[in-house]
Amino acid sequence: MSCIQFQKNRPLDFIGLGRLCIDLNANEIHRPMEETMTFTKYVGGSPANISIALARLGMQVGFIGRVSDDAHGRFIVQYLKKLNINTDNIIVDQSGSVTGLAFTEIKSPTDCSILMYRDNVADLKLEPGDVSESYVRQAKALLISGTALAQSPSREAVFTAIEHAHKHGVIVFFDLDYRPYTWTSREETGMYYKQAAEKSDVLIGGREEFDLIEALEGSLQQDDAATARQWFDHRAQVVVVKRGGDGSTAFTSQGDRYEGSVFPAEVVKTFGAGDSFAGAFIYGMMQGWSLDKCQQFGSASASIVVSSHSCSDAMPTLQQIEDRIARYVQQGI
Ligand SMILES: Nc1ncnc2c1ncn2[C@@H]1O[C@H](COP(=O)(O)OP(=O)(O)O)[C@@H](O)[C@H]1O
Ligand SMILES: O=C(O)C[C@@H](O)[C@H](O)C(=O)COP(=O)(O)O
Repeated sequence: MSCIQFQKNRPLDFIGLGRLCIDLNANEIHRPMEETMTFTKYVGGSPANISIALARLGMQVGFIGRVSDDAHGRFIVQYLKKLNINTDNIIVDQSGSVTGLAFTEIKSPTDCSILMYRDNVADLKLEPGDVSESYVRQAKALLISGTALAQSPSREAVFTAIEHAHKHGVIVFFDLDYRPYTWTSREETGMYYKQAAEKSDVLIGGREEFDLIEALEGSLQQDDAATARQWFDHRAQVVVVKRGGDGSTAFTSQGDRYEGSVFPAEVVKTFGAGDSFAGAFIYGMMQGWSLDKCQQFGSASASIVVSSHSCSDAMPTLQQIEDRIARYVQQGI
């Protein structure tokens, strides 16, 4: 059984908070951005992708965020509504902000990069007063995404949401989600990551993301178990360290350690792995599964998404993930 107990009988299973953006994924793959002429538009932004993953898996999902007052903002809200995601706490920003755009370059299955346009973005305009306590208390779990900590007032809005979550027994997931272009320095990132990590029940991040905090304290441990223990001294009950194509390790505050392997994939692009993994992993935890089963479910979901052109649109259903696992178990592929 999962070591985390979620509240029962809440109308929402899960609330994502933060970035609602647009991904423009290159249609002409295996070439640099300079030579890419056309793109396909998808809803994007890591917490949006994770929320969409959970909605596809049949969870009742809501979102707290700000969108731009234009066609892009409306496109995002319409897309979420079609997936039955509750948009009651999504605010239309009136300050003239814009939607963040992520242009993706797919040079090869291993060489992908993202060119972000994020000046004056609506998502970072989220204010503490936007975060409705009565909305947060309707959920079993809340996802904080690290990028929302990059600037005020979004930063303060995150801590307000965490406070409401603690008050009402809502489990806080923190996906470190480090995007350098949104921050002024690594030190600033480490400082705010530390504060959020200390207040979170489940931490999900890559080795280099945890390093940001440890570097700040002058104690680069480079040791996943030591990293996890550091957070168990605070509030965390589960810490997951992701390692791309090398899988992941999940730790519990009771001392358990699980190694997660990777499903073979015909990789189109590498981005989307982390969000699909997180969405399916969180789903598993909310079903009360053991962490190794959650990791397997997350990895299967990631193998589907890295084999697809998009992130959000490609988030798989329960049946697709179960079929993917069955194929691997039966045929080894
Ligand atoms: N090339 C790949 N093929 C198959 N699965 C992958 C691949 N890369 C990542 N994954 C899966 O996705 C998970 C998260 O990937 P990772 O790259 O660490 O996240 P992020 O995208 O946030 O950096 C991994 O633990 C693994 O299960
Ligand atoms: O998060 C963003 O703003 C961009 C995402 O929509 C993009 O698809 C991506 O980078 C996915 O992140 P990952 O799952 O951590 O690779």
